[in-house]
Amino acid sequence: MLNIKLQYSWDSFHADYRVNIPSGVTTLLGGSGEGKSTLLHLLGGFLDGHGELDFNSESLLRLAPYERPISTLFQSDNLFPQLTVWQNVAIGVSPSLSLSTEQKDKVNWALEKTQLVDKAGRFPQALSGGQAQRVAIARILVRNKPILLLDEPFSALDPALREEMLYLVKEVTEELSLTTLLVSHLPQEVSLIGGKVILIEKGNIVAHEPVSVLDQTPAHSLFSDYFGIPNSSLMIK
Ligand SMILES: Nc1ncnc2c1ncn2[C@@H]1O[C@H](COP(=O)(O)OP(=O)(O)OP(=O)(O)O)[C@@H](O)[C@H]1O
Repeated sequence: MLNIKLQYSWDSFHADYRVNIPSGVTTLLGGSGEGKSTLLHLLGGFLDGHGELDFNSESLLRLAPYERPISTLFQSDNLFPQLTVWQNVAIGVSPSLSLSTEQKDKVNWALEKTQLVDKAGRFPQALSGGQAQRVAIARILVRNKPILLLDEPFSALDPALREEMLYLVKEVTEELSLTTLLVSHLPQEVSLIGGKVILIEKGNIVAHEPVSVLDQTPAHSLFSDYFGIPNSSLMIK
């Protein structure tokens, strides 16, 4: 369980996030500028918040980003162009790229999981957008951290690839019992990935519900206001 009671201020933006997040996927919804990325940056330790942040009863607040049990995949994540796919994943285990046999097995396992075995020797410039994102996910898998933060990492991909990536995130979250937080804007994506959904407004968590809430009729008023689809079911069947 990830227990969050975090306050943060930035000019006129005052956030106060309070929520307990179980393992599984939780999607963060909210309009532009409402504070989704700020929450992920606070969790990752890239911004300094006040309050409490515990994961399975261990406080994370005073840990540096690299000490936290967290992997992140943000919009701007890039691969190292001078390293092969295999090396781009291996660097997640050891920055010096000197790996034990066990660590090499782990890299190979992650490449299998992300269906990149045949691309292991390629350089990033020879990959499609979807393949490059799979490399970034493989690197996250070898890091072996129990919390995964994804800030719209697939927004540049076409709908079919985005769906493929979401299935992969769902699958690895279930298999490895991760606590995954994903920022998204699309109700279809939320329903596809399942789990729970959080609505953020003005730096506050105003709703925290199972994804099925989007399918209820009449629609949940806060979510229907957010999606701009009043008095109807939010799911696109
Ligand atoms: N570098 C910055 N300096 C000052 N204020 C900032 C900065 N970055 C973000 N903010 C403010 O913090 C608030 C929350 O921003 P945040 O990026 O968390 O929103 P978001 O919900 O992720 O939005 P989006 O969906 O557009 O990415 C906004 O009011 C924004 O203007």
